[in-house]
Amino acid sequence: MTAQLNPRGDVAVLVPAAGAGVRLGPGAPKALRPLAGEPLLVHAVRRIAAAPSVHTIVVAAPAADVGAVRQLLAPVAPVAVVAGGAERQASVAAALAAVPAGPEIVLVHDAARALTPPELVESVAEAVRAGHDAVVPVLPVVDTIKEVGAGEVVLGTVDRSALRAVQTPQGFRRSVLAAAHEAAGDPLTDDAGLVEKLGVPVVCVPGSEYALKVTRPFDLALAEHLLAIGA
Ligand SMILES: Nc1ccn([C@@H]2O[C@H](COP(=O)(O)OP(=O)(O)OP(=O)(O)O)[C@@H](O)[C@H]2O)c(=O)n1
Ligand SMILES: C[C@](O)(CO)[C@H](O)COP(=O)(O)O
Repeated sequence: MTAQLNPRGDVAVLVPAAGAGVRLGPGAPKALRPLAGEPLLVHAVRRIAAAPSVHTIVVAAPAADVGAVRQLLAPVAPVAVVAGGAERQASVAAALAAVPAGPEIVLVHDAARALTPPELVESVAEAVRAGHDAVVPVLPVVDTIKEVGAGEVVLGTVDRSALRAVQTPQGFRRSVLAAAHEAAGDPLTDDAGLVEKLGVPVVCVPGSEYALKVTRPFDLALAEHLLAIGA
């Protein structure tokens, strides 16, 4: 049985946390690496659990660490922990299969976005509640974007006015996310991409700078600094 946070909540949050963290460099699986003395996953789950609409959290952990992650998170929040897969998409599918009856809104949120404010969880959930089947938080692209070819030679400058950098949590009507995963083929990098393939509109809402994804060592240093100044 999956433990509940707020039995009146209507949101389940899936937390893919089974990635290796190759771009961060050698070490433990990324979600278990420390940020100011606590694993990234602990920071992420604590913030999700602080969002009042959240009924259930399901974490997809590295298969070898499922027991350890259960122990790690027990004092943080009531969560279910399942074994993740070789690709993010498989980890999300495993977590989705463990969501109990009840929540009709499902958010998918990277453990690696450890400092995401609970307010962003709520605003994505609210947009789904308002009638959108699929919602992604986004930031504008702030750099000039070049398309390059062989030898890293610039082919041209891309019009960035219609480009957005997409974050998580991504929010879905539960039936839509389930249908997208059932229809899924080759792995994509996010869940909204699967929903796009169904032809279902995906709507953007404002993201947050604090929802940065810890991907490379610089991101970890930046997250440490943000925590030190009160994030
Ligand atoms: N097989 C996988 C791969 C990724 N993830 C999770 O998906 C989120 C976003 O993935 P990313 O930041 O790309 O993490 P990694 O795959 O660990 O990073 P890398 O590509 O550098 O190894 C992370 O919370 C990660 O743990 C997962 O649950 N299962
Ligand atoms: C889901 C995601 O975080 C949205 O930006 C991103 O697509 C994960 O992709 P990555 O290539 O595994 O970092």
